[in-house]
Amino acid sequence: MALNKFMHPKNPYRTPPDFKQLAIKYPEFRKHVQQDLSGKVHLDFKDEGSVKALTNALLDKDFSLMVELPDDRLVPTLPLRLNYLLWIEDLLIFCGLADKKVMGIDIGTGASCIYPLLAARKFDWSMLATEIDKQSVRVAQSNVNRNSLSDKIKVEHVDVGSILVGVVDEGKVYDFSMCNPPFFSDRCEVGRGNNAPSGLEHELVAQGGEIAFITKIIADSAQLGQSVRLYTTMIGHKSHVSSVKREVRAAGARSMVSTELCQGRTIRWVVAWTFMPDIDLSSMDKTCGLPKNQPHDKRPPLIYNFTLAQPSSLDAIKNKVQDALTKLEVYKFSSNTSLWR
Ligand SMILES: C[S@@+](CC[C@H](N)C(=O)[O-])C[C@H]1O[C@@H](n2cnc3c(N)ncnc32)[C@H](O)[C@@H]1O
Repeated sequence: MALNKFMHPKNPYRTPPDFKQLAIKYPEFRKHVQQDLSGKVHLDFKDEGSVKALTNALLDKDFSLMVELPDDRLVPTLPLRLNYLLWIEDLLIFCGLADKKVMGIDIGTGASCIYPLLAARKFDWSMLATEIDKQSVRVAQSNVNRNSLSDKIKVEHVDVGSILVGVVDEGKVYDFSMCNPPFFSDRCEVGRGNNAPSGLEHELVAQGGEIAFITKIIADSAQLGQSVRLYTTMIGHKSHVSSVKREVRAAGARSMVSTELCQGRTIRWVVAWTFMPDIDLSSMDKTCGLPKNQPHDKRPPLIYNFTLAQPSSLDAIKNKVQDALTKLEVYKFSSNTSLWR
């Protein structure tokens, strides 16, 4: 029985966008799609211009956001960005922090300022957005202004050596911090994958790679303690997850939780930790923002599917599954692959 991995239950892109409708509505997106003989519309995801046109079209259609994405900067993909933000929303719900004014920090916001823009528009959170690259800061600020979100988002230029200490206002308490860190330790590593990612070298490369960058976030968090209620970071390499957790533990965090963010073939990892004595992140369910013992019917819907070699075991499985879930669909496949229900 194989469990399929899915995006966050609330991610709107669990249902793939209708490219045909998007192509009708957005002429710029239309330039990047191809239609096959059956009328199906295709997009080349390896082409940066196509991904950019898709992101721009979806930002406008689904979030009423007009965002400048410069050619020489990272093009953000929305399913991943939303998965991370929705997980942060889960954390805030779990910690009882979601029903008040939420204030977050995005470390390394990039030219797009994508996390703060989505956070402000979709969740009504206020955000401090930091960035070392002056040109990216300029574009990020104009993206904030263009969308009339300057009352919600403050963009700040920071020095290369600073991450949180000396950046955040130490008189304030922030609800969370987040970061999509530069993943690579050198330029050669960037080009090693099949699809070389977009973005300038400094956006993707940090001395010592993401581990050194995250180590600095953890060290700053130990110094700032409860000034930020929940510290979080994304991790690009699975092999780094355990060492990040080890460092969080060594820094004296009271509790932590981690999970996988799945979006198609791309998987990322996220870790959250806290120095708040009254928050126990380790009792949070990894798949959604509810305590582990919450009954299934109180959880957001998750879809599981599995295949059975023996139809005789179907009834027993159906009974068990129906005890736990509100809806069950059974499909049977014959050997010539025609579908029957
Ligand atoms: C992988 S990019 C992420 C951009 C954007 N958040 C996104 O998800 O599309 C990392 C960003 O961190 C910025 N950066 C690097 N060091 C930084 C630091 N010490 N403080 C703030 N930003 C930094 C880089 O310039 C780059 O824009």
